[in-house]
Amino acid sequence: MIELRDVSHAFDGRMILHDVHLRLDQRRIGVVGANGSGKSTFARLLNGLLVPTQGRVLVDGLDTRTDGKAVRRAVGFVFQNPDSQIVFPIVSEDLAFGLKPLRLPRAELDARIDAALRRYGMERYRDHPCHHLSGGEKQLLALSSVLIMEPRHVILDEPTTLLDLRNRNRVVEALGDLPQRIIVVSHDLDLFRDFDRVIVFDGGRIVADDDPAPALAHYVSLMS
Ligand SMILES: Nc1ncnc2c1ncn2[C@@H]1O[C@H](COP(=O)(O)OP(=O)(O)OP(=O)(O)O)[C@@H](O)[C@H]1O
Repeated sequence: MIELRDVSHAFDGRMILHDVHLRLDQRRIGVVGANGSGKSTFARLLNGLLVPTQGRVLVDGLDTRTDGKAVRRAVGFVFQNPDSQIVFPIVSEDLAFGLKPLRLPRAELDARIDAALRRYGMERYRDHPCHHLSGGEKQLLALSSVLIMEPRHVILDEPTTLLDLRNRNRVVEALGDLPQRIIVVSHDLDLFRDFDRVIVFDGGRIVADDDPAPALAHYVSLMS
């Protein structure tokens, strides 16, 4: 479970998030809100990429301020642009990167890479240059590179924004199959239809936190 206790966050003295107090214990949680309403800041607080100016963020009891390393192992983060996440030139090398600290025997490393590639039908790309992949395949590779580390929670910040409809649907399908807790920030409201909970931000505050239908209706009324 991820818990935020009286969390506020400021950049350069400007308050961006105000008094967020939440327990995130559903499996699929969506986050929506206007541009600049604080969604990415909220997402980055959840895995310790940012530490709150005030309050505490706890991941399975670990404080992001004091247990950053363990928190980042527990919470994977998939960025909007896979190019900013893919760090190695070859697909298999990129998948292996996050596993390095585990010092796995070669056979187990290969087995994990193979399983990660099989998950999204990308076996044939094992030795391909990452930059030959399509946008959707890159997003699936970025997701796979996070999942291969077996995090308990996965945060995705606008995972479908850069994708065409076919690739968007592949990523949405992939998300539907994940056993982990996923927290997804998106402007793609359709993505949240079957989610367990949707949180709506406005001006750095939570203004709705409900089942998808009422929460999204609230968001739509805010925007009209
Ligand atoms: N590192 C930073 N330094 C200073 N200000 C920042 C920083 N990151 C975000 N901000 C500011 O915080 C506010 C909220 O940004 P954030 O990225 O969290 O919004 P968002 O809801 O994710 O927006 P979008 O939908 O446009 O991605 C914005 O005004 C932004 O300019």
